[in-house]
Amino acid sequence: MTIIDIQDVSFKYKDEFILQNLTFQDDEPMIIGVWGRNGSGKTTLMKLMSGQEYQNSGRISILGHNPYNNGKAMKEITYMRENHYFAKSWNVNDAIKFASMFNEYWNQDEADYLIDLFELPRKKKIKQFSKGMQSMLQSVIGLASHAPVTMLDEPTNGLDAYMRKLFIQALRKSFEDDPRYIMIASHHIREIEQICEKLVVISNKQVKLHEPIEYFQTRGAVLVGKLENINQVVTNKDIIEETKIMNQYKVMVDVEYADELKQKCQSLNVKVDKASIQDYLVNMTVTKEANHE
Ligand SMILES: Nc1ncnc2c1ncn2[C@@H]1O[C@H](COP(=O)(O)OP(=O)(O)OP(=O)(O)O)[C@@H](O)[C@H]1O
Repeated sequence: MTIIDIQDVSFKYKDEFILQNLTFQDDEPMIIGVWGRNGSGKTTLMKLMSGQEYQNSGRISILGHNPYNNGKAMKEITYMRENHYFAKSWNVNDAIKFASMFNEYWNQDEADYLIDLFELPRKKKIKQFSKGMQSMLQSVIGLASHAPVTMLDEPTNGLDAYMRKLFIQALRKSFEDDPRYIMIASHHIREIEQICEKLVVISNKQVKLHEPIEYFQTRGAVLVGKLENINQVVTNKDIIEETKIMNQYKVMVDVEYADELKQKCQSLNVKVDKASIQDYLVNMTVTKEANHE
């Protein structure tokens, strides 16, 4: 069954399009990352998918439901936004009790396990929590909800390296125990790479890439050498960034980092390395659009 089916969705605030003709579909439970630059529309996409906003045009179907204003769909969807609102007087126990009442698939054992794992004080007021502690509590609720479609917006915001590691372990375990569709918006591509099966890249108001993580692990190369030699390996349209260092050229190209490329480069005395996923995505969503249009 199709879990996520988003067809030609456009959304604008006032007169400005934030998303325009955005389309993607997923049919399997998975942990999926959403990556995009600041303001690219990740949060907006999640709000649309969780029925908190309504698109100007196009169609959104989540497990067969149109999510907007749809109580039936809300039972299947959890969206934990950044800086989730908690009542001023609440402590962890209050927030968990409230969440347990409104989530159809709530798993109290998992909530208790995660609160202990993340060492969250149960009786301290949430408004006195640090940013990282509040993020952790949001993740506890998001994961313990066990909603068939769970969306976490920047769940590692404010977490230190150790807490990020704990969160990733907890997310993996939760998914293994109960495979479902878990979408994570994050700027931290290293985290996404460790845990996500697929990645949606939003750029220019659309889904630019929607590929398994392996695609990004083998895509993008950095070539250094004489320009005339580089030009024999790649074409101009492959180049997503170029710099000149002394009399050498350094280019990043949107091609597969494969044996054929490596052999060609070697025969022409061009040095070749895999581009980091971070640099590749930044160039795919910044330089190419800004400089090559
Ligand atoms: N309530 C609003 N009214 C008007 N414009 C808005 C509103 N909320 C968001 N926007 C605009 O929509 C665009 C997309 O914002 P969104 O929060 O979806 O991006 P994002 O990818 O989640 O960003 P970030 O990575 O910085 O969190 C931005 O240009 C933002 O200014």
